[in-house]
Amino acid sequence: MFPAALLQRLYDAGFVAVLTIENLADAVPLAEALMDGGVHAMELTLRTPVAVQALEAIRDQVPEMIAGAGTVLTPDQIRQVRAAGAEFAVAPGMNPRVVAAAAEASLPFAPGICTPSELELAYEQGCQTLKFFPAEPIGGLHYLKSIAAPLRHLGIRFIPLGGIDAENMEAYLRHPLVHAVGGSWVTPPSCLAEQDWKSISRLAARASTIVQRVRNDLRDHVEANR
Ligand SMILES: O=C[C@H](O)COP(=O)(O)O
Ligand SMILES: CC(=O)C(=O)O
Repeated sequence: MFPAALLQRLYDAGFVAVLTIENLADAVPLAEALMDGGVHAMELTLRTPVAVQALEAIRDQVPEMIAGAGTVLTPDQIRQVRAAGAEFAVAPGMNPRVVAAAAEASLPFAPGICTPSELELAYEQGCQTLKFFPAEPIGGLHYLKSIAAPLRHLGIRFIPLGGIDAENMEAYLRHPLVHAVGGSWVTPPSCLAEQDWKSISRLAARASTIVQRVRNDLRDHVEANR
């Protein structure tokens, strides 16, 4: 379960940067570069040997970052990222054993879903915040609206990832099913290889400008209809 305060912080953040860190020394400057650009939520994927240490370093030295773990595939990894200070975790797929381990560890967990059966299974397991992955290849917002329609009355919220970029994120963010979006386009491997933190800050600023525009429009719309 995601606590209301964390959900609000993720909604305000609007964009979750996906980080895959090969070199531990990159963790803190990368998180700082994202923060400088206005991106203050991340999913650090467990796809490299230094991932858990990188998560710990960011929690320790960039505490304003909302630090989640991604690619969490096993109950053991749930316990590891919990111990490293993750505030939430996500996975590409829906594994009931991982969901149970997250509940046991009191770690907010959003499994990945991309079919109606996975959606039902996640709902049955008590998950209300779901990663929609891989969003674009499977059919995008149009497809999400279709599979979510029968469960719309249940208040499930989605965080789409997979093929989301500066061109298409705005349409997702404007849809009421979508709580936030995420993507790796703000952390290109070429920039990490060159430790080009300025370019990463520029990409992050692009993402955060889009989020601010959408959130401001939605706020104006609510106020105009009061
Ligand atoms: O969860 C992370 C995904 O790999 C993000 O997908 P992306 O690389 O298409 O943004
Ligand atoms: C792809 C994805 O959803 C993850 O690595 O968590």
